[in-house]
Amino acid sequence: MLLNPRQQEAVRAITGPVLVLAGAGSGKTRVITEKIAHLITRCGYPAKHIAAVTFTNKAAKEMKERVGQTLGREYTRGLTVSTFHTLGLTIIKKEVTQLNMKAGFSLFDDQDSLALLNALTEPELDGDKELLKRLQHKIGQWKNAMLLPDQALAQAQTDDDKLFAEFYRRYQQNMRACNALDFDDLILLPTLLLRTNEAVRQRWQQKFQYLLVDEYQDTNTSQYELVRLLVGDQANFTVVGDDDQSIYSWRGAQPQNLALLQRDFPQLQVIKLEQNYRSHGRILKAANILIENNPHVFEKKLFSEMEYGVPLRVIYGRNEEHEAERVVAEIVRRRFLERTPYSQFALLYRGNHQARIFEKALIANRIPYRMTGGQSFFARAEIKDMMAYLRLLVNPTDDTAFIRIINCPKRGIGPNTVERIGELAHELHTGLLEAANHQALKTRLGAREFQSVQYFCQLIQRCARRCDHQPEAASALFDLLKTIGYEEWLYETSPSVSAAEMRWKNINELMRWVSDMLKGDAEHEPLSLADTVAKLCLRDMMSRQEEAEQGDQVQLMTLHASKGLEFPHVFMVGMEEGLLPHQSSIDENMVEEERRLAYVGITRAQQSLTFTMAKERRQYGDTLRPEPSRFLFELPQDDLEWEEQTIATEAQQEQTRLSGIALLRKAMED
Ligand SMILES: Nc1ncnc2c1ncn2[C@@H]1O[C@H](COP(=O)(O)OP(=O)(O)OP(=O)(O)O)[C@@H](O)[C@H]1O
Ligand SMILES: [Mg+2]
Repeated sequence: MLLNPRQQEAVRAITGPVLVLAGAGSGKTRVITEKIAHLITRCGYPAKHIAAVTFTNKAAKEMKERVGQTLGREYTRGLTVSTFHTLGLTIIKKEVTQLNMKAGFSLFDDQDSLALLNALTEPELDGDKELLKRLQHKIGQWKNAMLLPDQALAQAQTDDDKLFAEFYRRYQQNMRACNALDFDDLILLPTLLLRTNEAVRQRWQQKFQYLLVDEYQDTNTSQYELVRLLVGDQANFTVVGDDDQSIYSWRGAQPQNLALLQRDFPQLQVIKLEQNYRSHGRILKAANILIENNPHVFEKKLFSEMEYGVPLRVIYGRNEEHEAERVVAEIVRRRFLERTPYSQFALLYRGNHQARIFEKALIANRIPYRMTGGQSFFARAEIKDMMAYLRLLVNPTDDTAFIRIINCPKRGIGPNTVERIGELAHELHTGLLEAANHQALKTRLGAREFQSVQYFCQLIQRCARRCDHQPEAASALFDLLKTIGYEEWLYETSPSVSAAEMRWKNINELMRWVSDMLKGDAEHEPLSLADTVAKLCLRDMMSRQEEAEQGDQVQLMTLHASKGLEFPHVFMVGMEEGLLPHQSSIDENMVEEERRLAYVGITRAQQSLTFTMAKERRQYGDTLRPEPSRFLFELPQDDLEWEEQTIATEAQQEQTRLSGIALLRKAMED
């Protein structure tokens, strides 16, 4: 595959800042991978001085593989291809002392930080979930905008804002005390450090002499700042993006960052790509016409030399179950009549909660599928338990982890005991584990409780000591698992034997990862337990989306997660007012972002695109009769085939119901 002249121009522009601004499927990501290869082979950049930043772990992995295939692995050794957050973590780990942190810090996920906020806002918020979520979101916004608690307080207008800023201050203080970081800290901390510390800044500018960023439209203020600080005055970097695909403003992404670039780097070279290599003509046309309904800062054109293709379709189900059945029936039909592999189909939806019903229909028909996102491995209770043990082992001040496992498996330590420990910790200004281990506790607890607590502390300390000695770490962990009787406990507390087996299998999978990372292999250095845990926590936060091998499986994911990917056949399901656009966006007048989301979905499709909806949908016990999404009416109607909504068609639909399809499949298989 040859690059077109514009793409070549973008690849060859290696001095100064370059922005590639272009619509979906125009080969922006392609430019990034080709450019990395070009920098290494033609321009003499050692791979270790190049960093490429992408949006998901999956994209990072694919990018590294692609470059590796083009050049051979020996050339890409040391190349940094990662997400913004992983890059942040890398910097933090190297600069722990500069940041006044202790090694072995914990990474808090959303649940951990919510639990901490809950504790810190008693009695004011009184455990109000809604308010706590709002507070958490607000703190995230402040961090993404690089505002520290004092600045947040200074800017606060209303009393509510002031109260939230005060909670933010308490939260940061406590995170510090626990030696813990949250997701947003992974960007905020390195950015602040680079900004204030010249030596550190120079070190990292020296390390990353060329920087590339994919999906640039979704960077927020602190990420942009990180880019600016890393590239320095040399400003040798390439960013690629599409303002029409900006779908993360709720996380502080600023499409204006595209315009800011021009202001901050007057010498910026802007290259536009206009040929789409992904989608059939009709799909591209539909996408272009839809997005014209949004205001535009940048003019972009896109053409395709691919065939015009089949019309886009809109199909209905009587209700949500029927919608799912129809989608599955369609997939089975095409699998067996046209021999289309399952892996060529993708089901895209607005929210993860929509997936369950499709999963059910797929399982009922024994169709293999793969879900990206959704309930992640790391969200499972047993994995959270085990991770809490690991976290406490490497970071004795991780109080959230302590609280999770002090009585798990049950060892007769109740909330009262924990409260006593908490009081002592408060008096002594220590973490909970240290307080639990303090002799002063003896007079405050009953003899039995005191003994249980002592036993727990000794268990953790003994294991932590053994883990310090690298070669012994893995077996120390296995011993710990045995001593606490976790497996037996799973069998006692799970609703069924098969559930317990499943949970125990998950624990074993986690333990296998841990011991593999501790050991290292030909490509990866052995890691310390602290580094292993940090890595796992980060993977946790980014969700374990992408680990398993790709098989012949139908792909299920949210529209957000589909960014950057492409599939021959796409179903956009739940195309209804209230779902897409989402009700909250309709209420808040944020429909433009939803339209961009629809644009992202449509432009994933290469050959066929089907929209589906339910005529009736149950929601919180009510039955709704949703309207078709407004976006369907904005598409070019000549290219859209609406299924007739007559009784006769419903009868026809019945014929293609799954029973018939199952017979058909059987006939084909025989
Ligand atoms: N010059 C080219 N010739 C042929 N195919 C190309 C060319 N450039 C890119 N492609 C192919 O077009 C498809 C889209 O490319 P790519 O994913 O890089 O687009 P993109 O602009 O990053 O899209 P998105 O905005 O959705 O992230 C890929 O299958 C890619 O291999
Ligand atoms: Mg891309």
